[in-house]
Amino acid sequence: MAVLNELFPRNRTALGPGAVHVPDWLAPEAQLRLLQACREWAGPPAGLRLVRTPGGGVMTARQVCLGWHWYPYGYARTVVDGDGAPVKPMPPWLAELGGRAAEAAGHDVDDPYDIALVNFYDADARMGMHRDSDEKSDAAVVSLSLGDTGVFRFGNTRTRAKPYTDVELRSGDLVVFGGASRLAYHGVPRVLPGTAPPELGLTGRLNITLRVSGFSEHGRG
Ligand SMILES: O=C(O)CCC(=O)C(=O)O
Ligand SMILES: [Fe+2]
Repeated sequence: MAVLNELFPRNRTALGPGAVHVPDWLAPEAQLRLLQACREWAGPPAGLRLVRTPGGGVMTARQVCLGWHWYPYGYARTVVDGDGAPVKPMPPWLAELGGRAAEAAGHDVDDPYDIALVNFYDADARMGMHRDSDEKSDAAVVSLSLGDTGVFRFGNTRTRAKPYTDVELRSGDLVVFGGASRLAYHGVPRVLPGTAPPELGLTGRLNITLRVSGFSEHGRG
């Protein structure tokens, strides 16, 4: 729908080598199903939590993980920085969605997507420039957005500073970054409140990143 109303159509755009933004990749029904699943994952045990960084800060986006639990800065099988419960499993349908998204963006998929990080942003939440560097695999990271539009800043592999590109990620948009951009700095400087599709029924923004751990079944080695 959004596409028809757009003065300038939103095209698939390269954000860097191996990095692409694909607008409207998830159909509205698929967005609703993913949102419903996120609501279930958000509940305890091992539900949505505040993330504290070693420096004493608190991330403004709240997070829940599937498959492997991410904490600053590593992965565990239990919520080591929260209620201690086992991390919820990565559902096969979500692993499969990750593989399809990576392929749609032109990346080969060798190993199953076995991690999901679900970030919830309220109107004031942001995410500073960082690299997704705690995985052992160099498989492309898949990012899906739901609800309010977020400004996504995609930079370079050397520094948090410029050059970077800002792109608006709307509900249903896909970003995939792999290859030479796998370790590029990126962040979310702001969320645009009230921009979610009304039919979704979500106040705020959800971002789901799907990743390949490269860890063995029993440990991170
Ligand atoms: O919210 C986003 O679009 C990005 C999230 C992100 O960079 C992360 O979870 O590592
Ligand atoms: Fe990230």
